[in-house]
Amino acid sequence: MKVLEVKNLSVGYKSLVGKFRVLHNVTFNVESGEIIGIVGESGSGKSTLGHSIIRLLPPNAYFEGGEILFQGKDITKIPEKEMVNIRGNGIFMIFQNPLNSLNPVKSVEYQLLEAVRVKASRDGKNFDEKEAKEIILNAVKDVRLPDPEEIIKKYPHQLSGGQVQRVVIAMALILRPKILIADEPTSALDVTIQAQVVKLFKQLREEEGISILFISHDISLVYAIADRIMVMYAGRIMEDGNIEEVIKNPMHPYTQGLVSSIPTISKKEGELRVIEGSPPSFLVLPTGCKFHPRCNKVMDICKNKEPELKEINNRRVRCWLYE
Ligand SMILES: Nc1ncnc2c1ncn2[C@@H]1O[C@H](COP(=O)(O)OP(=O)(O)OP(=O)(O)O)[C@@H](O)[C@H]1O
Repeated sequence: MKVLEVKNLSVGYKSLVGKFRVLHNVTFNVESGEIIGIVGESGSGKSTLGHSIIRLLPPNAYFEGGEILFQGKDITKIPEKEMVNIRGNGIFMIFQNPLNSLNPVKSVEYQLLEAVRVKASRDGKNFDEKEAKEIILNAVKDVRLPDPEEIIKKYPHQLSGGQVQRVVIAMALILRPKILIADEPTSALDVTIQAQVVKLFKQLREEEGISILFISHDISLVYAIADRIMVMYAGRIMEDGNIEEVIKNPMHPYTQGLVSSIPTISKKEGELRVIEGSPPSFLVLPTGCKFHPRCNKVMDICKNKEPELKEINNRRVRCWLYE
C-alpha cells in the first residue's frame, strides 16, 4: 500500500545572489513498510526533499510546484494546524542537526513524556505516570544511552551531540509514526551505536510497518538498511531501484561511480575510485544532463538535452545510454 506519493515536486531557495531551484520534478512513491535509502553527494538536495515532505523548509525556500500525498491527502495544501498533527503522529523527521527537534528549555523526560502523550491520544490509550515513565526509560535504553534515570533529567544543552541524536531517535521509537525521515541519523554516533540504531530502525519496520526514508551520503550504510535506493544529483533522481540490484548492477554512470567508491575488503585504500570533479552550483547548472561534465561515458546528446527519468526493468534511470 502506498503511504506517500511525491509528484513533480520542485522547490528552490531565494538567496542574496539570486533565486535557484534545487528539487526538479521529483517523483516517487513510498510503500508502507519500505526503507528507502536516499543517497548523493553533499548539496544534491536530500535534506531539502526531507524538509519539503515534513513541510519545515527554511523561510527563504519557495515551493514551485508539485504534490505530496500522505495517505492520499495533498499535504502541501493543508493548513499548518492540520500539518502540526501529522508531524510526529504521521511523519516524523530526525534532522541532521538533532537539536532542532528538541525544545531547549524542557528536560529530556518532559519531551519524551510528551511523545508518549501524543502516541497515547492517537491510539486511544491511557498510561498512568508509572507506565509512561517505563515506556520512556525503555526507549532510552534501546538507543543505548547510559544512566537512563539520570539522562532523562537533563536538558538538551547538557548532552553531547551523539546523545541528543539518540534522544531524538528514542522519541521516534515512542511515537512510531507512519513515515520516519532520518537525515544522516547516525553521523554523530560511533560505529557500534550506529549498528544498534540500524537494527532498531529495521525492528520498527518489522513490528509496525513503518516506512523509512534514510538519507545518507554513506552508500555502505544505506546498503545495510534499505530495500530500495534512490540516487540524487543536482536535485534530480538519477536512479531508483531495488538496493541489491542497483549495487550489483548500477546503470547510471553516477551510481557506478558511487558504488565503485565503496570500500570493500578486496579493495585496498589506494584502489578506491572516486568520481572526478565536484557537483555543480545550482546557480549555474550545466546544460543537458547535469552530470555530463563529470561523466566518463558522456556523449554529444548529453551536453544538449536532459534525459527523462525512464522506467527500465523494474528500475528508473535518467541517462541517454538507455534511450
Ligand atoms: N536555507 C537555504 N538557503 C539557501 N540555499 C540553501 C538552503 N538550504 C540548502 N540550500 C542549498 O540547497 C542545495 C541543496 O542542499 P541540501 O541540504 O538539500 O543538500 P543535501 O544533499 O542534503 O546536502 P548535505 O548532505 O550536505 O546535507 C545546496 O546547494 C545548498 O547550499
